[in-house]
Amino acid sequence: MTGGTPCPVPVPKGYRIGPWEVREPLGSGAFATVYAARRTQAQDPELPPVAALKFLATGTRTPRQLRHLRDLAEREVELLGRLRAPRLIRMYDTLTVDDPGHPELDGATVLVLERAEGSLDAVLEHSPKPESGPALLAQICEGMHQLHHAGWLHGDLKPANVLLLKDGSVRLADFNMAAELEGTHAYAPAFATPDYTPPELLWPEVDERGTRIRPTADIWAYGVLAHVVLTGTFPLPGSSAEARADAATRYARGTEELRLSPELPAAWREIVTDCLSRTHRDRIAHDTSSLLRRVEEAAGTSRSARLPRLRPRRWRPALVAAMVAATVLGGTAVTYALRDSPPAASAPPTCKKPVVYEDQTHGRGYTAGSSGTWDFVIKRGDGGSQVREAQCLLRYLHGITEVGEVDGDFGPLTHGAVVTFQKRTGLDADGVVGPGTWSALRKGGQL
Ligand SMILES: Nc1ncnc2c1ncn2[C@@H]1O[C@H](COP(=O)(O)OP(=O)(O)OP(=O)(O)O)[C@@H](O)[C@H]1O
Repeated sequence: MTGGTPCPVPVPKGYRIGPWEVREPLGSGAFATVYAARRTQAQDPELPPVAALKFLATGTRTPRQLRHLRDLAEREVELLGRLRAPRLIRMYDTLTVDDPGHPELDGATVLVLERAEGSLDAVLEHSPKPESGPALLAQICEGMHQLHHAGWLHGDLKPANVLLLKDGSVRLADFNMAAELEGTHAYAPAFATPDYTPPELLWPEVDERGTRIRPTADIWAYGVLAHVVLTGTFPLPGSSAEARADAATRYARGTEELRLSPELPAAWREIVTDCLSRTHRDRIAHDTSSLLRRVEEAAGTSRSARLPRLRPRRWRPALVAAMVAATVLGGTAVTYALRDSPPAASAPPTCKKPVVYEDQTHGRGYTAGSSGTWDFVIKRGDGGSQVREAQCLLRYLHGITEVGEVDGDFGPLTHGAVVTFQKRTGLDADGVVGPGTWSALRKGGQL
């Protein structure tokens, strides 16, 4: 997203496409305009009542520009069509406008996306060093890990492409520059945002397949983003993006040192320094699995993360006997409820003390405070807060100590513990935690 960009795709309010009616614009980037939309037909329970419609520009352009736009759109559609992960914005559908009466829209591709409330960019505009910065950074790192783990690169990680849902949780978005890894590298279009581009890609060699990029490009961008979020400043000196790009080049050549802001908290200094290592080779040691562990430790999110609330929370009518605390966990706003509401239990849940909560779709269940998912599939090799949630529930709610340490890594011990749990509860013992296993883990026959 480019702030202040004129709207590339004007769509009138009330315009209908598929089951959707277009409402107000939510934002524009260089290639698309995103509108709020509400569902007009009740019959499809798979679709949410509100969504964000991203209209990708067509318009009057040269064939070369159109080819480029098509490539950008295809990248986003391909990635979102194939990947579903908790920290990536969800795509419900893609539509094509078939409306010769509106030639400016006819043929446009429309992505039906999970609706967010705003971007990190907007948060930083109002509050350059948000209190929730560390918790947000942990979720951004988790999103990057989920992408890399699935074999993709984001290619344009920056605050404008980090969206926040109503509950304040993070979703990575805007996958126009995303690329699937082919071995150690991928090809991305020759576009990026200079302030977040690693020095080796500032003047890249571009061939007919695009720019060769590696996962370490996202790691660099993450280092810049962390510095920006935690200190309100860029890590390299300069009053313009051009000056900072020059400084990055001098730094890469070894003629300038990295001088991180003294405001950068000690716990983050080493992380940011590693992400901003001079060369791709120096950065390669810091993959997202190790980074995620360090970031979560620095952010203290192994317990519970407080994220910014973008809108006042609206309480639903009392579904349970007592509401004692509200917080945001792993991407889902949950209402904690204890049947007897003892005052001592009004704190958020901990791994060792899961509490009962109410999920709008699934009803009541236990949470250990790391993630509110009921349907995300995790398996051996995965990492992050969903894994930690499953480990906590296995160990402390179901007493399966063979799971070992609650470390957020889905290794052989976690796999074994899941299989034990699945056998015990009569589920398919495949070691994969999907919707059925989550439901059994959360309900555990103990509610
Ligand atoms: N799912 C969503 N929910 C709410 N708002 C959104 C959503 N997706 C995008 N937006 C808003 O629309 C803006 C433009 O979207 P996006 O960045 O995806 O467009 P783009 O043209 O691909 O951007 P860029 O110029 O960075 O390539 C975002 O910055 C954000 O403010």
